Amino acid sequence: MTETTRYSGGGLVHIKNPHLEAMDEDVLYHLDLGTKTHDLPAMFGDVKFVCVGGSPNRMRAFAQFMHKELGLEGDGEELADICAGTDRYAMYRVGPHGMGIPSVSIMLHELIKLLHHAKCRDVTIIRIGTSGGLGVQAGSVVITDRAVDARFQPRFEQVVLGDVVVRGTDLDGGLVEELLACSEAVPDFPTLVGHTMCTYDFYEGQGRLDGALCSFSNEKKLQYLKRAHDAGVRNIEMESTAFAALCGLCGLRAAVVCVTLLDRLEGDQIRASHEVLQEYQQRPQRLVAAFIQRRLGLRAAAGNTRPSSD
Ligand SMILES: O=P(O)(O)O[C@H]1O[C@H](CO)[C@@H](O)[C@H]1O
Ligand SMILES: O=c1cc[nH]c(=O)[nH]1
Repeated sequence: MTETTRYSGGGLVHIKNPHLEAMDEDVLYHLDLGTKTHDLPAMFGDVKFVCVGGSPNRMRAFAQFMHKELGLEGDGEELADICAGTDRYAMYRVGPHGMGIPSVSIMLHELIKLLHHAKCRDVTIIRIGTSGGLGVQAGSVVITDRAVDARFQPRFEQVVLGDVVVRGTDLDGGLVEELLACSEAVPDFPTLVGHTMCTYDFYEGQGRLDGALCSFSNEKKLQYLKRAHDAGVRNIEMESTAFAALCGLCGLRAAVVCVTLLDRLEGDQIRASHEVLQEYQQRPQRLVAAFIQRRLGLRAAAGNTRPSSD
């Protein structure tokens, strides 16, 4: 049976683990935070938006960009890493999640418990990342309407106690529409809605011919990518199914917004210059900044500025 998304009453984060209640302390090991050592409601109780992405530098740049876009005091240079006691993740009220499902999954377990312990309500969580495009111009931003696995199914499979547990990967449809509406505020790049394929690997798992191992021909690769495109896939990355499943089951409204670094129907290697890639990486950040500003009533439909590069 597939477990699917359920938004809980009162907008609270919904923890589905009966063992947690019996624990007198919860140590969020990878975040270097805990319920006895930190006053989590005081530190995080007012959080409404959580943005996560792959690299610490990119997320620090995004935190500084948001600081400016929200008109907060100071220049944002002094923003401290809340998780400075560990080098696994970093957090500036936005944070990196590393690469791939195992990394994002560990981070989300602890982040979701953190939001629960902090008694946060009505939280929206957005993954802002990079991806390989499928039949779309490089630099396009894809808002995911459905996260699918490498067989194009909207499911996240995990082996739990030796059995395969299947979880649904529904994302919030209203959030997709809201984000798309915000794309008018950042008109200098294409933004589209499509399915996102999540794989366990960057190379063979995404049909690349340029890994250390390759077990298929160019023809087979293109047949697979074309089948994915026919199934509605417009980009490929490595976290979205786990992200959608965990957030959805815990009652968080979640979205995935990724820029495409290349068109995989045209090649495997990412050859754009450092400057071009830096600018591409800022595109999802600019769209999400426009969304948060609009949600907070800080902007109508005007364009925003650019985050500094990482
Ligand atoms: O740019 P980020 O968010 O890291 O996401 C993408 O980039 C990494 C691969 O280069 C994978 O984590 C993939 O999902
Ligand atoms: O092709 C790509 C580019 C970025 N991230 C991915 O997972 N795949």
